[in-house]
Amino acid sequence: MTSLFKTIVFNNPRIISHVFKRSFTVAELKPYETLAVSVPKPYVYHVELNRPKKSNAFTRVMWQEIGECFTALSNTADCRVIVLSGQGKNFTGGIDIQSLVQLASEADDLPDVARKARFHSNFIKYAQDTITSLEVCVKPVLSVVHSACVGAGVDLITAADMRYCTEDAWFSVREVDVGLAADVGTLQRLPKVVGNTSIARELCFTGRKFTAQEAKEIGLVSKVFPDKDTAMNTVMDIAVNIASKSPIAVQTTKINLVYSQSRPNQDGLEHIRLLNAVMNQGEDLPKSAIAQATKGPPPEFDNV
Ligand SMILES: CC/C=C\C=C\CC(=O)SCCNC(=O)CCNC(=O)[C@H](O)C(C)(C)COP(=O)(O)OP(=O)(O)OC[C@H]1O[C@@H](n2cnc3c(N)ncnc32)[C@H](O)[C@@H]1OP(=O)(O)O
Repeated sequence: MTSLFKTIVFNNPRIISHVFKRSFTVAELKPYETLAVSVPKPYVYHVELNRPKKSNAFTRVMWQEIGECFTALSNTADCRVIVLSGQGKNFTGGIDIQSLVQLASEADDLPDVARKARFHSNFIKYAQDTITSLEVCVKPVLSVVHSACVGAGVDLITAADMRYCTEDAWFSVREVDVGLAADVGTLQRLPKVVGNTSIARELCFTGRKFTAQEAKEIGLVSKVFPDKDTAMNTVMDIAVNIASKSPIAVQTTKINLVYSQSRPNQDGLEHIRLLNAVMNQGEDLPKSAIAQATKGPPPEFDNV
């Protein structure tokens, strides 16, 4: 700690408490240009991709806003679950082609290959962090896909905790068809999500369109619904159910699932042992256990 920081903190304990307990309310979330955020049920936030006239294609602003939104919601105490969907005809058409062309031309204006490479690297990292913000967000993210889910859309949903879709949904790891190796998460997450590297590689090498039914068969989505209204209603019910549980238990579960997904079991076990050595001392465990044992009403939990 620098001496100035020490002086401020020790003389103003409220400042440190403000810094570390920082949380947002819905009113504090900034209005987004490319997202619509609402709270349809207590503790359940709904984030909608909101460029319906352009099939929710990802512009630079959208990359920025998705990252900001999920980071803010991770720290919004009354947000316990997030439902992600898209407005308009399609879930998303992937990266905005015009913005891709614009990026390429900005890189071309740079004087040499090293600077062009740094420019590309910075943007890829930025986009990767945007997608990863869903995984880093400690609140479960339930995604609902309808109609087209292309390119960056697959990156996005594979970073979500759960995936559902409508019968008319279709998917494509389209990157190869636009001359790219997918670079913001699909290659890392899709094989783990579907647990079958052969089918994951086929989808990534061919870019072929696959249906809702195939997505269900390979385990990309949990359930296929006849239409968007039915999908949204059912997924909202699942979200409300999750939101009724101890937020400490749910969020610690997500943190440990994410930590464990690419590590040996022993590391994941060690991680949850250390986490629960602390978390089990909280009030949620006795509250939940007593309610279960006495068949009492579901307990109310403090936000976190
Ligand atoms: C660092 C890099 C990070 C990430 C990289 C990700 C790579 C990718 O995402 S690769 C995938 C790129 N996307 C595509 O190739 C999809 C192109 N679009 C389509 O195939 C279709 O538009 C569709 C998404 C299947 C939707 O078809 P349809 O339902 O028939 O609607 P349209 O009339 O075609 O579209 C409506 C409207 O949206 C515009 N649009 C759709 N997708 C994009 C897009 N990706 N970029 C820009 N604009 C898009 C489309 O042009 C229409 O606009 P109009 O103004 O009405 O013409």
